[in-house]
Amino acid sequence: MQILVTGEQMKQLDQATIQTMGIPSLVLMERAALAVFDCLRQHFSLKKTLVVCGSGNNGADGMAVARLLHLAGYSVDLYLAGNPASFTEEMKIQWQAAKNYQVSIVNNCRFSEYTTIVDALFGVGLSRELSGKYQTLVDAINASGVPVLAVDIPSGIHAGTGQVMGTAVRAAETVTFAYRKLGISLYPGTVYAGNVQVKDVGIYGASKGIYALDKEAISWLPARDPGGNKGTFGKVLLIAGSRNMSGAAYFSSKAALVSGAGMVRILTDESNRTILQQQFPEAMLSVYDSSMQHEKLADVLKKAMHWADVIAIGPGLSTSKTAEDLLQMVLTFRQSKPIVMDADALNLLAKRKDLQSQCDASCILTPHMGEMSRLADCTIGDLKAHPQEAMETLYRQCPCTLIMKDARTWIRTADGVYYLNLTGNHGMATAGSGDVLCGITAGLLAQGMRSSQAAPFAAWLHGIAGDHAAQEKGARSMTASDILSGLCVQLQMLDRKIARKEDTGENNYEK
Ligand SMILES: NC(=O)C1=CN([C@@H]2O[C@H](COP(=O)(O)OP(=O)(O)OC[C@H]3O[C@@H](n4cnc5c(N)ncnc54)[C@H](OP(=O)(O)O)[C@@H]3O)[C@@H](O)[C@H]2O)[C@@H](O)CC1
Ligand SMILES: Nc1ncnc2c1ncn2[C@@H]1O[C@H](COP(=O)(O)OP(=O)(O)O)[C@@H](O)[C@H]1O
Ligand SMILES: [K+]
Repeated sequence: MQILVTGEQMKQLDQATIQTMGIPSLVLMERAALAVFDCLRQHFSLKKTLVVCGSGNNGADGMAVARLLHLAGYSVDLYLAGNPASFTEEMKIQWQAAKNYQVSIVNNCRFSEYTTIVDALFGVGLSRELSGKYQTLVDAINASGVPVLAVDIPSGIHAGTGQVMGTAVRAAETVTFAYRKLGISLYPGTVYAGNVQVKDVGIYGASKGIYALDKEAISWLPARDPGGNKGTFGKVLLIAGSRNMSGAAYFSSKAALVSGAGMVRILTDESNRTILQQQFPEAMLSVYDSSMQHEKLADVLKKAMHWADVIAIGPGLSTSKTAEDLLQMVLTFRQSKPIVMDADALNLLAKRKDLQSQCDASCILTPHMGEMSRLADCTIGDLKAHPQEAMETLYRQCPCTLIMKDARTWIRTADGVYYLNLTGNHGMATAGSGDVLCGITAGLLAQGMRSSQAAPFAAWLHGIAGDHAAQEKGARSMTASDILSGLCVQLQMLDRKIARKEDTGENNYEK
């Protein structure tokens, strides 16, 4: 699985390779330039290329690219935007080499005259907002409409947070070195980066970081026992829905079954009985009404919990007194059964901090940013700026596995491993989408996955189901029902790929 690194981590890795391993900086740089050169030849029109360079090592990469293009016979101009007084040692060498080989250097240029622009202004060394001449330059590059290849990271994007530092280059393609930078995996940086290629330049050693959930997650899909029965594939209890809120119970429970759980029981308000029985006859039903005595409610809940292997609580549940009682009792009666807590269960958990310490590693919390801000007592702005700090804070209060949902969903396992999900699309910002994720997570747990794997895998699977829905219906119009249909198709495809791999012994899932 790919590791995502911040700018600081990347600089440490660069230095370790140069100083500890003894690989000269210029060797790494030449490999970086060759990777960019290859990408330019494959994907861009090289009739007339402009390479825009800053004075740090990102600019030095750019100079090397300009030299390689020139020596290969392409028409290339080099535009030095950085100040020579701030040249790095590598930059001084690259600048001299470019001059020795008589690469064309321009001081003034009309960007729209070029067929391709290479952005080598700033890389992971960007340390502050762009202003003045750099801001004007970046805005002019963007306004030119010329396709841009960004070297390592689009200039102006913060390598750790993905934020736009004043302004930033909008690239068609980004060739990034050694490891994918976190900033081009998060929004809005990911949009500015365009298509990202990660190229090996000889820098290794990232052992700690954030794992990007990508197609390698396929191998986590729980195997099916061909001789299995309903019991083998697990029983999920969904405590969901309230008066006038049957949809959340439907989406979450259906997603659990579609994900492969053997049986689903919904515990819900009496008023949802008829609609759920008609809409989703595959689910079993237990009901309560709000006037029920506490002992009777406890009795109904205990029976349902005894039956289940996994409990999910929260979608459409409301934050009524009955809902609060249910959550408290679930945490008391659970023994060691895994629990997924979503939506209103999270709102109740934010209010009842005393319940948080009853959670453990087998509990999975699935807050969206609003719910997370209530749980971790911070603003959504703080969450976006410092997501990992907020997740650490919450973990100290509530030692669970966490799925923090957003356009890029974060997962923190109880043993402190971080994942960032790269699947999904804006069409998933639609009512009921989170309920589907809750059901998928419970369905995977029911099939025997551990929380530390079920949480990242569920987020990834939910994203590919959403991507399928967007392909079928368009991101604008897709609904949670389309995500459920996408889930079905994607699981079928994953099972086929795995079966084919087992048949042929191949391990290339691309085929
Ligand atoms: N051997 C290696 O190490 C390898 C490194 N590689 C490459 O090096 C890149 C990192 O290089 P880097 O560390 O030199 O930083 P870089 O991104 O060029 O920027 C620093 C310069 O920008 C300036 N500056 C910053 N912000 C600014 C602002 N807002 N407005 C104006 N100026 C600003 C800053 O100025 P200062 O802050 O000092 O005033 C300094 O001059 C990396 O992304 C990859 O491409 C690869 O070749 C692989 C091998
Ligand atoms: N722009 C986006 N790109 C990718 N995924 C998204 C985007 N917006 C929302 N999502 C996903 O959609 C789901 C929405 O969940 P949630 O807000 O709980 O919805 P609901 O409460 O309506 O069910 C989350 O899994 C989230 O990660
Ligand atoms: K750049």
